[in-house]
Amino acid sequence: MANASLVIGNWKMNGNAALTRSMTDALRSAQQPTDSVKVVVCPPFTLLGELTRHCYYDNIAVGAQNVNANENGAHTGEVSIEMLKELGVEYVIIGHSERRAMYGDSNDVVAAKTAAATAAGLQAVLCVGEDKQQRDDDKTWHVVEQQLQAACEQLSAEQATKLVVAYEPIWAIGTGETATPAQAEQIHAQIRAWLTERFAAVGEKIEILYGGSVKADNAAELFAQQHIDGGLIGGASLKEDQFVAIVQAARG
Ligand SMILES: O=C[C@H](O)COP(=O)(O)O
Repeated sequence: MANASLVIGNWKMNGNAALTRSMTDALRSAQQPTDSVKVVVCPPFTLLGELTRHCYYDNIAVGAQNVNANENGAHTGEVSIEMLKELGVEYVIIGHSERRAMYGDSNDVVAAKTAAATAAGLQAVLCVGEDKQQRDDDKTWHVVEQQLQAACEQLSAEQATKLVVAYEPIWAIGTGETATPAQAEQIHAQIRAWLTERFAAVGEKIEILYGGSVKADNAAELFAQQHIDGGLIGGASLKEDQFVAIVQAARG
């Protein structure tokens, strides 16, 4: 039985205005009156305004895929927290492995973004996870713990109430190779213990999502794990039927 409470779609650099409409229509028609699952859609920056207009009256939240930690100023090409909030954005993905690998989001940068976003009241979806070599070398927990440590070092317990953690093994992202439910659950349990140790009662309640080739046909098994509170979905969040089916799997 699934106990998932949060499903986030990360469109990455995909999608268009038509998809904001068809996706919100599909999610709306599948919504239930007392829904226990929160759904968040994270399109590219250019579609945030369009998407918030479509889901204004729904229980669908809008998230961004990145943010700059600075308030304003000479940061060509960047977007600030207040700019996102003005659009009605509630969530922001921080430290996705693609940004860590390709756009200089080091542990320090991720820490600054996480601190600024949570202080400003945005829900920060902090991504952590190991690559294939690190897993083969048995360094998975070492890598994840270092990422958690760096990102959470400056956070107060109050800021931690705005934190979501997404465990995304890099070798499972976009590859079709999902971590087995047991592999994912093992790391999620370790993350839960770490968060509880760091933030006590607040840490216990932080939602921990799994990401990496989650599809309609494997979501239920993953979401049934005790410490998997939902998913961060890439490719399957671009297809209305797949994404709706994943949300339904989260409901159990
Ligand atoms: O943010 C989402 C993750 O990178 C997972 O992507 P994926 O579902 O296409 O493997």
